[in-house]
Amino acid sequence: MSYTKGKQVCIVGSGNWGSVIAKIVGCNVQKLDKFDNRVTMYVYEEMINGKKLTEIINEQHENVKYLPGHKLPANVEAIADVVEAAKDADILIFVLPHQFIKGICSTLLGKIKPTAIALSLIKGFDRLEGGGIELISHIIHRHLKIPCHVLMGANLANEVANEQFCETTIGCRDRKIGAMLRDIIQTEYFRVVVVDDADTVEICGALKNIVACGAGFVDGLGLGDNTKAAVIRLGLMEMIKFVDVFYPGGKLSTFFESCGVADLITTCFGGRNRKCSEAFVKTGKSIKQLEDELLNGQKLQGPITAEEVHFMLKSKGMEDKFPIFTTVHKICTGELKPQDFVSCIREHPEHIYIPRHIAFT
Ligand SMILES: NC(=O)C1=CN([C@@H]2O[C@H](COP(=O)(O)OP(=O)(O)OC[C@H]3O[C@@H](n4cnc5c(N)ncnc54)[C@H](O)[C@@H]3O)[C@@H](O)[C@H]2O)C=CC1
Ligand SMILES: O=C(CO)COP(=O)(O)O
Repeated sequence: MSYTKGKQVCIVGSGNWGSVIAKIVGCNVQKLDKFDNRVTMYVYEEMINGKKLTEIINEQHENVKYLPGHKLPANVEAIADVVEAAKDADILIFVLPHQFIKGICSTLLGKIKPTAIALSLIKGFDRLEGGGIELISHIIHRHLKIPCHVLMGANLANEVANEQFCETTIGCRDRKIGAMLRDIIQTEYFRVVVVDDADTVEICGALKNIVACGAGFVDGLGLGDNTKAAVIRLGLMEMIKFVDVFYPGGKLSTFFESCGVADLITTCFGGRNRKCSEAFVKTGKSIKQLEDELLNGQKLQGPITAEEVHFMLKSKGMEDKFPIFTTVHKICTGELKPQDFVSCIREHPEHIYIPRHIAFT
């Protein structure tokens, strides 16, 4: 294999989506002179039938646990030490379940190139002391002191792995960097739109996972597509309101990109959060138990995101302004019953008040 001296890319994460992105980036860098052919991929090490997952990936070029049946390009190198994987990278693509990001950032602090840039594909938030939440891209920026852009979209990993057409959204305020990131990511079947409203892009990606839990609850209750459409619409209204209230300056048009309404729809029909939430209603098992039983090591982001959002809404006395977000959290924790979700959408403030004019453009 020939190695050039272009920019080096490291994928920080190797789950279901991380492995698909490694496949895409590994193929793209081989076609573009400005990138180094070698792509490193940080793999949280585990044993599969007595063999290290990193060894399996490097020998068979397949992540047999998180993306079975799909070959990764041979220039993607699995590395169990995140510092070793990231130390020479110019572009760090973060794609881990969001609960692990802080630990990874503290391990990487001071160990990466100061000139590196980051792209976060992570959907979720983190709690801030004092009752707020923080965006994952802001955590990466604050901890590692490098700029962090985002990519979110209607991108169920297995469909992208099968090369079924879809779109995605990159949120990046720097035009040149946005174009470079698009070059690394875009393929014939995976089309990228770059927008500058990065925070809204990221917030859409995080919040739609909460709504998808609601969609799963109504599926579990045996309600139909009309009910699910109501959950999607009311969930979208809460997402828009959330940005308007807590991140003013966001653009309404961003909700019409792939990261907004499109991701909301696909996740409410085909995602893991929907699937486990349906099973939660039908089996009465806990969310944690269902995650372990149904996802083979993959992680749910919706219930923890609901908890993070609830933590903030409660501290601000605003739980009743976002009833879907609040009720999903209370159902996941057993405080309310799944049947209560129907009252939540029936009594939703969108039905009671004339919707106010949305002030952002
Ligand atoms: N899977 C999908 O269809 C999509 C996922 N995303 C987002 O991408 C992010 C990553 O998702 P996936 O790649 O699907 O991950 P996943 O859900 O497959 O999670 C499993 C990954 O977490 C790793 N892991 C487990 N314990 C860990 C620890 N203590 N420290 C570090 N890593 C650990 C596992 O080794 C594995 O790589 C999430 O925020 C998700 O919402 C975004 C778009 C699509
Ligand atoms: O984010 C996703 C699709 O864009 C995946 O959603 P789930 O985590 O619910 O599978």
